[in-house]
Amino acid sequence: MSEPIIILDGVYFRYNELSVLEDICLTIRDKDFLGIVGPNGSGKSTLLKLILGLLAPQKGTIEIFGSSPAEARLKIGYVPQFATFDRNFPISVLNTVLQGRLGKTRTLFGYTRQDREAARQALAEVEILDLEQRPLTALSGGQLQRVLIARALACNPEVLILDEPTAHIDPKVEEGVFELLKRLNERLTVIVVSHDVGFITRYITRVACLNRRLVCHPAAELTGKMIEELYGGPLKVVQHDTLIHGHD
Ligand SMILES: Nc1ncnc2c1ncn2[C@@H]1O[C@H](COP(=O)(O)OP(=O)(O)OP(=O)(O)O)[C@@H](O)[C@H]1O
Repeated sequence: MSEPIIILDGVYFRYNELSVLEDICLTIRDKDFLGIVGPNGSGKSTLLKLILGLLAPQKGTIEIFGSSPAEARLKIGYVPQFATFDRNFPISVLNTVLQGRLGKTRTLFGYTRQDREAARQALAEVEILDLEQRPLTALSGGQLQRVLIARALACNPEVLILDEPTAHIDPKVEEGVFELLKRLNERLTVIVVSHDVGFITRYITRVACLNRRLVCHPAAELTGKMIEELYGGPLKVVQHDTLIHGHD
């Protein structure tokens, strides 16, 4: 079994009176491909913010590569929710990806040649180097998603975290993004957050089901009944090419 790199132990988080996460224990190992699923408002984004060091738990500990989340920040590449990204901003693909170098470089003096090389390498890895001079406004949804992944890769992270990576793209393009993530998973740990359990079980190895508390399952063992319990009602899920109606 590979080495644990992210360890959450007894983590509790509340926004004022609202308890969002309770007693979260989660160990993520090197080269895991983990899905975090749960209904709207179940605390998925909050859990990500804790791992990224943007929020601190009221109780419990979070250790990333043996350090605090803030200290380990540059080892994590983060791809935000598509909807929160302003795609009308007049900027080229390459300059967007260069933003991923911000923590690494002295931007006061501009980007270095090394920054540009890292950005172009990231674009090549997501197979859109030919689009480097395009304005963001002239991209399809799938291409924009690849730009955001390249921006996260530009700081040479060891972990890639994606928040709802396929929420606003069509199923065919979605499949391409997951094939890309599967390839990246050969060298990186990948964590994907989604409220859509259906498609990700074909790619991920382990699923963390979140609904204030968290329960982990190997992806292959996730059943319709478990999902129904998680979501509090019957739900259609496509799992390993099978349509399951509530119970399996
Ligand atoms: N800054 C905040 N202040 C107060 N409450 C918040 C704040 N951010 C989130 N919440 C609440 O915390 C709960 C969990 O929110 P969170 O965004 O973590 O859920 P989620 O699982 O990511 O949801 P979604 O699938 O809709 O993105 C929700 O009830 C939400 O309204």
